[in-house]
Amino acid sequence: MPKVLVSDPIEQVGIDILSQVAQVDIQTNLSAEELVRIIPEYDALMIRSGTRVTQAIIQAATQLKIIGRAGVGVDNVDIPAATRRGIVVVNSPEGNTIAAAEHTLAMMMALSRHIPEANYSVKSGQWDRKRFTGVEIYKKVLGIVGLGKIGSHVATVARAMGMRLLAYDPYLSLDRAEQLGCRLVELDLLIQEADFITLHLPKTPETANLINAPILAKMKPTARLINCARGGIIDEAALAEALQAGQIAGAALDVYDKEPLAADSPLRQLSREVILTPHLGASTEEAQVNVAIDVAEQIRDVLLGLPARSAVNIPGLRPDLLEKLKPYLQLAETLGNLVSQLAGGRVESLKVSLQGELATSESQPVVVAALKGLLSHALQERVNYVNASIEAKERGIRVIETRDASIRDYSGSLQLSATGSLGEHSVTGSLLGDNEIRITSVDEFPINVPPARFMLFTLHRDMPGIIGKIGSLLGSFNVNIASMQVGRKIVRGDAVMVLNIDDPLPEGLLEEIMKVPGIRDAYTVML
Ligand SMILES: NC(=O)C1=CN([C@@H]2O[C@H](COP(=O)(O)OP(=O)(O)OC[C@H]3O[C@@H](n4cnc5c(N)ncnc54)[C@H](O)[C@@H]3O)[C@@H](O)[C@H]2O)C=CC1
Ligand SMILES: O=C(O)CCC(=O)C(=O)O
Repeated sequence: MPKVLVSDPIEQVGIDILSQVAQVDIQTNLSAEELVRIIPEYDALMIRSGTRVTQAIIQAATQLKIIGRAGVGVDNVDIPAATRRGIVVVNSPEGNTIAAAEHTLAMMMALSRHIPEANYSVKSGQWDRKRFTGVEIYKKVLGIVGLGKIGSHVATVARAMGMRLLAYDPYLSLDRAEQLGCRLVELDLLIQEADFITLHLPKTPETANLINAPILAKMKPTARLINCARGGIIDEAALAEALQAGQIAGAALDVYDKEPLAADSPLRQLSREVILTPHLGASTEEAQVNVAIDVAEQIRDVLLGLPARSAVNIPGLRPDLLEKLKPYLQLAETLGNLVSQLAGGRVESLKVSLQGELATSESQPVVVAALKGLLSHALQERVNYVNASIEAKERGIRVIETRDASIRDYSGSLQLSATGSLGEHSVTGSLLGDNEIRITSVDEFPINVPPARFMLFTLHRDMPGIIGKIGSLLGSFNVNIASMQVGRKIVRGDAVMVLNIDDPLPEGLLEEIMKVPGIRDAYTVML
């Protein structure tokens, strides 16, 4: 019988499902060393946010087939390490949506009517009605940053309560925002106009410290800020200062940069209106039952040799088909991620063109992998092989698929063209030798480069000196170039330059590159 380790508190209903097919051991509060020691015995691991599944644990997990996260965020699992070992990672993308949205609404109401402080005052023997005069939320402006699943539910309820809605989400279509009664605006406008601001976006390099001192300074002095998404999206020190200085009226936080929140965090010392909860967004009986069932069923299915319905890293395909298509799925995901960044946010359409040998294979998993890559910058771990098509449809992305078996430049190649806020861009890629990915064209300019974590693309006039100027400019910003290639169609026409660089582009450098004579456009990409 297979063995499952449950290393965080999980609802009994989940344990019952696992027990149908496996021996279940519940051992919570294990240290990292203890986990490394015992993990080799187990076929599956079920966790919440308390267990960090590091590379060391994955390396020791010689039998492990699946890691199940009873919740959404899989930021506590080393996904690349799991993928390399062929371990499926599953989550429950929707099981706690309502719980997190309702916690947000509760925070907003509690802030507007001073409920925690008033409660504390009555319990300590006082009867002070004047001090706790609140504000109504009716007709107030709610600014929603991140209009995905949780943000949408908050919008629906807040609208029913008579609030006016603004939203900032660079990856969402205007149509979807309109359906939810939200006016889609830029972040600056939302920050300046909203009476309540609520965050519902993932934490990514792009969103870390998104709400910082300059942004806080633009908020109304009567504004209140709520974060039930992820710690680190708000600069906590800047928030504490803004609250202390009376720059904004209040804040309610469920999540923190480091959890548990440090005992001496300045946030704990504030006397102004601050509500702090210990990451309770998903903590309802219903959500915990939902996520336990959702994830336990997937673990059971994988242990029975069936596909998982919400795999974050590996699609639920028949093993023989998966083996054959796996390198192409990786290619499609990489190209999808790349083309979405070149096309900018708010992609309206994606053209997937399967060429050569690839044109004769089953296309649907390749299209899904391309969509997963396309949405991965916006949705992070929320997008998987199961929901990528639905997410794309909900975002109003049109998918057009074409095949051409006659193109034989490489044994099989894939071209993705996306139209987004930065116009239409296309990338083509192929597999070389040992299934190594090569990007073989950008906007129809021929190149041959491997993808890298940090890349810089320019469109420029093909003329002497321009490559040297870009190289020197990068050098003056201390950016190390790992490789560089130029592709052109005609001599002294337009050309593209692709640079793989060792670090992210420093702030201000892209603007400097754009000023170089002959440069028409420049893009930086993180894969
Ligand atoms: N406090 C808690 O216990 C819980 C917290 N969460 C967190 O809530 C957050 C939202 O979850 P869902 O709504 O389910 O996710 P989702 O994936 O459905 O929606 C996220 C939205 O953020 C948008 N987005 C991405 N980058 C953005 C940017 N730079 N600026 C503005 N918008 C951006 C995306 O386009 C997407 O529409 C996640 O961080 C999740 O981890 C989720 C469940 C419970
Ligand atoms: O397991 C939990 O309670 C955390 C929930 C959460 O933050 C998530 O699902 O992303």
